Formats: sequence, C-alpha cells, structure tokens
Amino acid sequence: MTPWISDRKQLAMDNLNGLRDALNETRDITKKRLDYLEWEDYFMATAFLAAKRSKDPVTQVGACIVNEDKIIVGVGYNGMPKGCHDDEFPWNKKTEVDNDNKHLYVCHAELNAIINKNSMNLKNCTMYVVLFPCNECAKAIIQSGIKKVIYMSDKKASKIKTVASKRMFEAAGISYQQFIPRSKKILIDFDEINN
Ligand SMILES: Nc1ccn([C@H]2C[C@H](O)[C@@H](COP(=O)(O)O)O2)c(=O)n1
Ligand SMILES: [Zn+2]
Repeated sequence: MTPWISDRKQLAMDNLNGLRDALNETRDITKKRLDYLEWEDYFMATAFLAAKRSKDPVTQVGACIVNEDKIIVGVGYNGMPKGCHDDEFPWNKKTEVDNDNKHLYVCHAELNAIINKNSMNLKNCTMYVVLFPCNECAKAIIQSGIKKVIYMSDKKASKIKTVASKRMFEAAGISYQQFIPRSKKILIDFDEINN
C-alpha cells in the first residue's frame, strides 16, 4: 500500500474511534439504548448476511422467513444443490455449451429458505428477500403459505419472470412491498465487544 494511503486509512480509523469514544461518553447507561436495530432492518440484514454465503460471482441473494411471532424460521441463499459441488458445477451464464449455464442448476435463495424451514409450516409468514422473487420461487412461496414478501431490489422488474411473479402474488393474495431501510448501512465490527 502507498504510504499516504495507509496514513489516510489510519487517520480515518482514528477519527472513527474518536467518534465512538465520544458517543460512549454521552451515552446514558442507565437508559434503554435508542440506536438498536428495528425488527425489519434486522430481518432484511439477516437476508443480506445470508447472501454473503453465496458463491455466485454475479448476483448474491439471501432470504429470511419470519413467523407471526417475529421468529426467524428459515434462511437461505442462492447456491448449488446438495451433492452438486460448487467447484464442479458452472457459475457461467454466457456459454456456448448449453448445459454449462448456472441457471440450470442454482437453487434460488427463496427456495432454500423455504426448504431450510425449522418450523412445522410457513403459514402467514413473511419473507424478507434481497431481490424480487422469480416466477419459480413465487410458486413455492405461494404453496408454502407465506403471506407477505418484503424485497429490497426490483432491478429485474421488466423481466417476464418478475411480471409473472407479481401476477401470481396478486391472484393468490400475497402482498409484496419494497423495503425502506431505516439505516442505509449496518456495520458489524467483531472488535466492538472488546471496547
Ligand atoms: N430472486 C432471485 C433471483 C435470482 N436468484 C439467483 C439465481 C442466480 O444464482 C443469481 C442470478 O444470476 P444473474 O442472472 O444475475 O447472473 O441469483 C435468486 O436466488 N433469487
Ligand atoms: Zn427464484
């Protein structure tokens, strides 16, 4: 690293630590914390954290299913099915060889979250998902009993699969809503507990 970059990095770290100390000094430790994560941010952040497990080089998606008691009952991310090793199956999508396309193999985050459920059923649950579900996942969502989908990105809104998902959700009475985060970024600092 060039010396001036490392100096700037150190300066930024010092500023950050200074800010944290200042905040700690003004914090009233006899009162309830106010900068805690809201439920919704917590669930969407869980979906984003799950997405970090994805090996897909282009799009990492995560999904988190929550029941009516605000308990997380399923989490998943996009990845190869069990037994289909992610070093052996293709991550490519633009290929001459037809069956060398990841889209033939990858299990979507939503499907994995549904399959990974740790409760009897998903009746009236809400799914928090990084990207609007495709038509295949929409079918699984509907059949599973999930009643609400909260998504972050609708960047594939014009694709036929997304249009079909919305058509099915509307017919099946599944509400869907774009997520508006309270905070744009959530920082996880493993060292924080030592301060
Ligand atoms: N709602 C979605 C949409 C997509 N995925 C997965 C499937 C692939 O692994 C990747 C999309 O790849 P791209 O075509 O953007 O290169 O994301 C999902 O899990 N859930
Ligand atoms: Zn899907």
